[in-house]
Amino acid sequence: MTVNLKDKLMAMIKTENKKNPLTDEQLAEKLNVLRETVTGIRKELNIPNSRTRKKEIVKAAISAIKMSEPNISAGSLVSKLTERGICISRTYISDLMNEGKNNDIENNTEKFTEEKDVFSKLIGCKGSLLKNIKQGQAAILYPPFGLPTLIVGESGTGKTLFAEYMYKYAVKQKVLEAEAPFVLLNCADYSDNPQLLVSILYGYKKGAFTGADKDTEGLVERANNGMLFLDEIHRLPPKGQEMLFSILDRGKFRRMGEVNTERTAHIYFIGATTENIESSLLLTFRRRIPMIIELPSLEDRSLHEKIKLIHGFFQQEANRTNYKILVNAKIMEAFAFKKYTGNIGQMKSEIQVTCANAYVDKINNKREEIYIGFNEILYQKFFYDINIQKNNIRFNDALFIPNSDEIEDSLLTTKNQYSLPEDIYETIENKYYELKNASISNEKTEEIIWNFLLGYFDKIRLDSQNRNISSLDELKYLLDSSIIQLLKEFLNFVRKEQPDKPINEKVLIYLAIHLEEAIKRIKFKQEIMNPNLLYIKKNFADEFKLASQLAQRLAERKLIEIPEGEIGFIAIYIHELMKSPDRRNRIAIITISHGKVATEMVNVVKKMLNVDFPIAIDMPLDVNPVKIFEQVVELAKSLNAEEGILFFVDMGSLVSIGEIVHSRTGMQTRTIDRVDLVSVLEAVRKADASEESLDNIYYDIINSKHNYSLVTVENSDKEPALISMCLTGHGVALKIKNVLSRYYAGVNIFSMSIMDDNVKIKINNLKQQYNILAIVGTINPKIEGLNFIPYDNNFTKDKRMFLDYLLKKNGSGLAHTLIREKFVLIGLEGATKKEVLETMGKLICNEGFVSFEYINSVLRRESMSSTYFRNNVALPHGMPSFVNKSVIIFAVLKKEMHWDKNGNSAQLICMPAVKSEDVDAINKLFKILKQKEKVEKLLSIQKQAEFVELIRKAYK
Ligand SMILES: Nc1ncnc2c1ncn2[C@@H]1O[C@H](COP(=O)(O)OP(=O)(O)OP(=O)(O)O)[C@@H](O)[C@H]1O
Repeated sequence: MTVNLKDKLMAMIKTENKKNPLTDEQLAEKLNVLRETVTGIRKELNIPNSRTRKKEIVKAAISAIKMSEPNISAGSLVSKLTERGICISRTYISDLMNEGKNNDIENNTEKFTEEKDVFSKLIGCKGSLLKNIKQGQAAILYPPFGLPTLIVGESGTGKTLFAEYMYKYAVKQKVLEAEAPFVLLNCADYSDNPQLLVSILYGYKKGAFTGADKDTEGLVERANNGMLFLDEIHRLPPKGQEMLFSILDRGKFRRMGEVNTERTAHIYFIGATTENIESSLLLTFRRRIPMIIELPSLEDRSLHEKIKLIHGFFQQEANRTNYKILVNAKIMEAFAFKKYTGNIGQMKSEIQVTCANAYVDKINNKREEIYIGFNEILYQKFFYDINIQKNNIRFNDALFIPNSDEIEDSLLTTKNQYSLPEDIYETIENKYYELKNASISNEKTEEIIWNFLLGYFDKIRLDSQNRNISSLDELKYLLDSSIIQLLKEFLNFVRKEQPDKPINEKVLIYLAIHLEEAIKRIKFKQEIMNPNLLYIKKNFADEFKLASQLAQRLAERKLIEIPEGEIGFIAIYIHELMKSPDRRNRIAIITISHGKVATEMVNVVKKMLNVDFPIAIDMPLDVNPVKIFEQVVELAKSLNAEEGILFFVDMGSLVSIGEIVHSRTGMQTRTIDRVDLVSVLEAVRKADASEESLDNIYYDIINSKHNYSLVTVENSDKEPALISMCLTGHGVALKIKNVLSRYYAGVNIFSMSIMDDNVKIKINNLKQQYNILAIVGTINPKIEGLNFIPYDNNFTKDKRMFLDYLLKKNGSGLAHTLIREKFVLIGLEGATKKEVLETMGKLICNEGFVSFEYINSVLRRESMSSTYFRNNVALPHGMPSFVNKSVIIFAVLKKEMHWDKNGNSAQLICMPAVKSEDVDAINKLFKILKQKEKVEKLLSIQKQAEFVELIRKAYK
C-alpha cells in the first residue's frame, strides 16, 4: 500500500459530496483497487464508513428540522431532507433513530435526552464527571464491542457505580440487549489464591487441578454478549491478564486445562483499580486497554458537588425510612468539610450511620421526624478530623421529605422553623433598612430592633433548653477550637470575678456560633450594624465591659479588629449568660378587664414588686369580646411563655379566654375569674420567683380564693389516700374509684357512702393510718380539714391537675408511691448486666409503670456510658418519656457484678423510672446512696419491708 494511495483516498473523501459520501466500493472503483484495500486504509486512518460519514450531515439536518418541528413524522422528515438535497429512505431514518450503536445523535431529539438521563443521575455529571462520562459513552459506542476500559480512582470514588452506569448506557443505546449480563468480579476477594481467581474467571476443565471434578463455566462465558467488570484488577495475576488479551484481541479464550477447544466470548470489558496502573498492570495488558477513565477523588470535587452528594444521600435515607429527616445546618457544614479518606463511599456510609443513630433517637423520643443535631454526630468518631475551612457559604438546616425530588441546590438556602437564629446581622440590617425606607423615626427603629433582639435571645434560651448540647466541648469538632478555648477561659474568668452569679453555660454555645459568624463577617469586611449600641452601653455597662475584654482577646488571637457594634452583641450574650436560667417570662400573666381596671391593677403590681412583665388589657365596655379574643391570641403568639399563660379576667365571656388561646396556639393556659389585686400580686410574685409551675400558681390562687374547699395538705409520712364518695357508696363512688385508680396507680382509694351514719368515724379512722389528700365525690360531706373535689360526669383535666398538685405537695407520700416492697428484689441473680436490667425493667413494665420501650432505652443509655454511681451502687435509667407513672425499682444482687470497663462492680442496682416532673424526688434517694454505711446496711437487709422502710425514712 503506497503512501500515494492513502493521500489519494483522503483527498477524495475530503472533496466528496457530504450529502452523499462515497462508499468503499465507489472509492475502490475510482482508485482501481480492491474494496477490502479501501476499507483497510480507511480504518487505518480512522475514517468512518460512508454511512457514518453521511450520518453526520443527516443528523445535523434532522436536528435543525426538529428544532422547529419537534414532533415531525418520519415520512415528513424524509421529504424535508430531500428538499435539502439529502436523499435517504424512510428505513434509513428509522434505522438511524433506532440505531443504538452510533447514536450520538442530535442534541435536541428526545433520544438524546434519554441518553443523557442515564448518566445524569450521577452527581457531578455536569461538573467533575463530565469528561469521564464522555469517555464512558465513547467507550460503549465504539464498534463492534466497545473499547476495553479501565476506571482508575481512589477507593470509594464511584468506580463500580460508574461501570454500572456504563452498562445501563449500553442497554439504553441498544448496544447491549435489555437482558444482557453484567458480571462483576472483585479480584481482591481471591488475592490470596490467584489460581482460584483465574479458574473462576475463565472456567476449567475437569481434572485441570486437584478438586476440579467437573467441567465448569467461567465468568467470562457468563458475561458473553454482556459486560464483564473486574474490580481491583491489579490483583489479577499476570497469567490471568494474559488470558484476557486473547479475549480482548480476538474474542477467544480457553478454560483452564483445555488445549484443543477454543471458545468464543463477545464481551464489553471494564476493569477498575485503585492502584497506579504503571506499576500494577503488565505493560502488554495496559496497551490493550485504550480507554482510561480517571475518576476524581472527593477532595478534588467542588464544594457544590459535595453538598449535592450529601443532599442526595440524606434524601436516599429519607426515602428508605419514609420519614422526614431534618439536619442541622452546622452538621451539613461539617459533612461538607470533613475529610473522607474513603471518598464518596465513606461519605455515604457515614450519613447512613448518622441517620441510623438518629432514627433510634426518633423512636425513643417519639419524634415526628429524624432529627440530626449535634448529639447524633457526637457518638461518632468520624467528626474528629473535620477541617472547617473558612468559607463564605451559608449553610442552613435542611429538611428531606421522603420521595421528594427536591434535592436541588435550593436546599442550600432553605430556611425553616428549626433554623438556628444565626443570621442576626442580616436580619437586623434588613429590618433597619425596611424601617428607614418606611420613614420610621430613629428612636422607634431602635425600639423595634431592640424588641427583635430580645426575641432572638428568647429563642436562644428556648433552643438551649430543647437541644441536648450542654457543653462547649461538644462543639469542638464543628467550630474553631481557638474560639472554644477562648470562651472556656472567659467562663473561668467570669466565675472568678463573680463567684455568686449563676451562669447559664448553654448560652456560651450560641455565643461560640455567633463569634464564628462574626469573625467570618469581619474578615470579609462586611459591616456589623448594631442600632442599639448606645442603649446597650448605657443599660448593660458591666456586660459591655466584660464583652470588651473578651473582644480584645479575640482580636489578639484572630488578628482582627472587633467593631464596637459587635462588642454590643457580645454584651447581650453575656447578659443572657449571667441571667438566672429560670426566667420570669416563662409564665406570662395577662390581666383583662372591662374599663381601665386591668391597667391600674397591673401598674400597682409593677410598682410594688418592681417587675415589668404582667400585661394589662383594658376592654372598652362597648367592644365586641371577639375582637379582644383575637387581640389576645395574637399577643399570646408573640410571647415566649414556655410554661404558659395565667389569665386574670373580670367576668362574663372573658372566662373562656384561656381555652380559646390554648386551642389556637397550643399554649398552656389557666384562667382565674373575678380578678382582684391580691391574687394578681400573689401570682406575679410567685412567677417572678421562678419557682412555681403554672399549675402550682393557679391552684394556690384558687385555693386562697376558696373555689374549692382546699385545705393545706399535711406533710406526713403516712401513705397517701383518696376517698371516693356518693350517696350509696356503690355506683358512682366505685366508678370514681376506678377513674382515680387509673390516674393514680398506687394511691389507696376508699369508696364511701354519705348515708353511712358512721362515715365521719370511718374517715377519722382512716386518717390514723393514711394521709387523706381529698374526697372526690358527688356530695361534699364537709369534713373539717379535708379537701373536697366535686366529681361530675367527666373528671376533667383541671380536677386531675388539682389532685396531682395535692399528691405532689404531699412530699412524703411520694416516697410511698415511688418505693414499693414488690419492687425490691433481694438476692437477684443474673448472668449478665443485660439480664439484670431486663428483669428489672420487665417487672415494672408488666405492672404498667413504664412502656416496653423503656427497657430498650435503659439498655441504650447503658451502652453509651456507665451508670455506676459509687459505693457498689449502679443507677441504670431510661427515658422519662416512656414512664407512665414514676417508680423506683431496686435489686440487691446475690453477688456483686462487674459493671463497666472502668473496673467498677455493683451490687445494689437502683433503677429510677421517673417522669420528668418527679425527678426532684430521686435527689433524696441519691443522698442515701452517697452514704457508704447506708448502702452497706441496705445490702445486708433480708426483708423487703425493712429495705423500704430505710429508704422511706430519707424522705422524712
Ligand atoms: N457520582 C455519584 N453520585 C451518587 N452516588 C455516588 C457517586 N459516586 C459514588 N457514589 C456512591 O458512593 C458509594 C461508593 O461508590 P463505589 O462503590 O462505586 O466506589 P468504588 O470506587 O467502586 O469503591 P471501591 O474502590 O472501594 O470499590 C456507592 O454507594 C455509590 O452509590
